[in-house]
Amino acid sequence: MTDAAGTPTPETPASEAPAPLLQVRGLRKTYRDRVVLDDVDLDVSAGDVVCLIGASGSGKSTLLRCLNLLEQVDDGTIHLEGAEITDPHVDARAVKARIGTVFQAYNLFPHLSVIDNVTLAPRRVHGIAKKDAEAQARDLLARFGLADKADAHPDQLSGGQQQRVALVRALATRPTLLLLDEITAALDPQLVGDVLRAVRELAAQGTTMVLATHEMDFAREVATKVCFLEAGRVLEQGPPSQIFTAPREDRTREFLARVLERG
Ligand SMILES: Nc1ncnc2c1ncn2[C@@H]1O[C@H](COP(=O)(O)OP(=O)(O)OP(=O)(O)O)[C@@H](O)[C@H]1O
Repeated sequence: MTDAAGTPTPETPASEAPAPLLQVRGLRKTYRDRVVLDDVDLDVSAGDVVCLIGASGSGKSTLLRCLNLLEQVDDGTIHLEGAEITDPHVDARAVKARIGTVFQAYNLFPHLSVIDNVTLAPRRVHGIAKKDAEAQARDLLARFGLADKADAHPDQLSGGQQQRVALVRALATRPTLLLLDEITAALDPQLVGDVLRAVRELAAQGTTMVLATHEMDFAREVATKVCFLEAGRVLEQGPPSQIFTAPREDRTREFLARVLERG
């Protein structure tokens, strides 16, 4: 098993069943009295790739935003590596430093070069020396086919390249968990493949990820678990073989038929 940056992590002894890396119980989130997440339970084990699927507005992004504490939950708990991160006394900054997030829009700092974008958090948040942070950043950039872009600025890159830089930036802090929110949604179709390839590589390396996606073929291919959300509830979750081939719920089947018909 490796962490998100590809560094080997100690194996759990076979006799001990590993606790889920992330455990969500009874999560509820409202916006001005409107319930957008209701009684959500989710377990994510180390090395899992959990794909959140569901119609627009079903709550996928909100769930990701609750997981990295960008949103305050109304009820329920989230545990990361056994510690409750929804505890009001938790050091939210320290928690966020262990969770890498990439959003739909690239969110790179436009005035900084690629290498400065990638090394900012390792240096500022984790106190890593500039030389070491840059060496690690260059390694990561090379892994994602961006070795020659270190000194470029975001506006000199294609959307797909920017999104791969955003992935590298999220990985540079060696997060325990990577959250990806529709990271190909804003890309031209011909650039989607490059970004999905990068995510596929991370999945193959055992990176633990929770990702919201409308790319069903991709979810079917990379997910260890698929979670179908409908109106803020997890209606069904299971391995892709269950969800895509033999869903238990009629509404999962109807959603997939609708999406796949649209192509
Ligand atoms: N900041 C906010 N204030 C009020 N309502 C919000 C806010 N953010 C999201 N919502 C509402 O919460 C619901 C869930 O939205 P969310 O963005 O989580 O859905 P989603 O499944 O990610 O949709 P999409 O696939 O379109 O990204 C929607 O009805 C949305 O309008």
